[in-house]
Amino acid sequence: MTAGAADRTVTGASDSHVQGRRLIIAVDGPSGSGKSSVCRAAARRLGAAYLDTGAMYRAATWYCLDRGVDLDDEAAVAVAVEELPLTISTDPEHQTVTVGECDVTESIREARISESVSEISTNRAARALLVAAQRRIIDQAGVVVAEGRDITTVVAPDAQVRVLLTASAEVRLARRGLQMGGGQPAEALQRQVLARDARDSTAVNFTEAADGVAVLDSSDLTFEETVDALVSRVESVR
Ligand SMILES: Nc1ncnc2c1ncn2[C@@H]1O[C@H](COP(=O)(O)OP(=O)(O)OP(=O)(O)O)[C@@H](O)[C@H]1O
Ligand SMILES: Nc1ccn([C@H]2C[C@H](O)[C@@H](COP(=O)(O)O)O2)c(=O)n1
Repeated sequence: MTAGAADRTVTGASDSHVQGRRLIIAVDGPSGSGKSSVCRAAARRLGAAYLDTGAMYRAATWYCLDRGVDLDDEAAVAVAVEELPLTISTDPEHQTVTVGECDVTESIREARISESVSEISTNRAARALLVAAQRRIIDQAGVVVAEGRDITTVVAPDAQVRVLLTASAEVRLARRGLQMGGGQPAEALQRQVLARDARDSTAVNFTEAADGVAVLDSSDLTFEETVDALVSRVESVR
């Protein structure tokens, strides 16, 4: 992503920046642990911006596939990510992701993207570009909840709140199944959740908490209890 592209990377940041406050809430965790849904809800409650960094990896994947880039060609992928014309909103009420003129908010969630995204996330040059873009967005945002796999460790290791959100594999598979409407073959769910985690883990560690990162295990918590636990951590440092 070029410097020019960085300027159009973000839209719809919350009013937190206007208030002149800076607070970064960094959340990592495996697939299906609840990062997106819990962080979006927490951002709403806190009046904060919300950054879904996984959506950026997904948009990069969509762009490479759209342009017919061979995902095994590391250099070609890096070139494509460098020129990626990405715009992502940080408004927790309205998540939109566009690539050029194309609204990809829905299409980046398709199974074909989930099954290819690790090819981008394990490409070092692509990661470096996306991490730099994420830092720029976080810098502009004021109060922001940013979630992904390496926010607590690489993107914003100096965040005031750093949380590893986890849940057992069994619970994560069940949640993802429910989220997708139920009835999916167990093998398809495992491919989307556990196999993807295994591939992504070769690039970054999101299964163990780094020093100073608090573990929030949501296996036995309801959704609201999990949001409450995250918001309480934020309130304790505000
Ligand atoms: N504590 C919880 N109790 C019950 N359901 C939950 C809880 N936390 C999240 N969920 C539900 O689990 C599903 C998966 O959550 P979500 O999509 O936020 O996970 P994720 O970690 O962002 O996954 P991925 O990294 O694959 O995008 C959603 O339907 C969400 O509402
Ligand atoms: N900080 C991040 C965020 C995401 N990824 C990768 C890993 C996932 O397979 C993919 C999509 O993320 P999701 O939408 O499932 O949260 O992006 C990463 O490597 N680092």
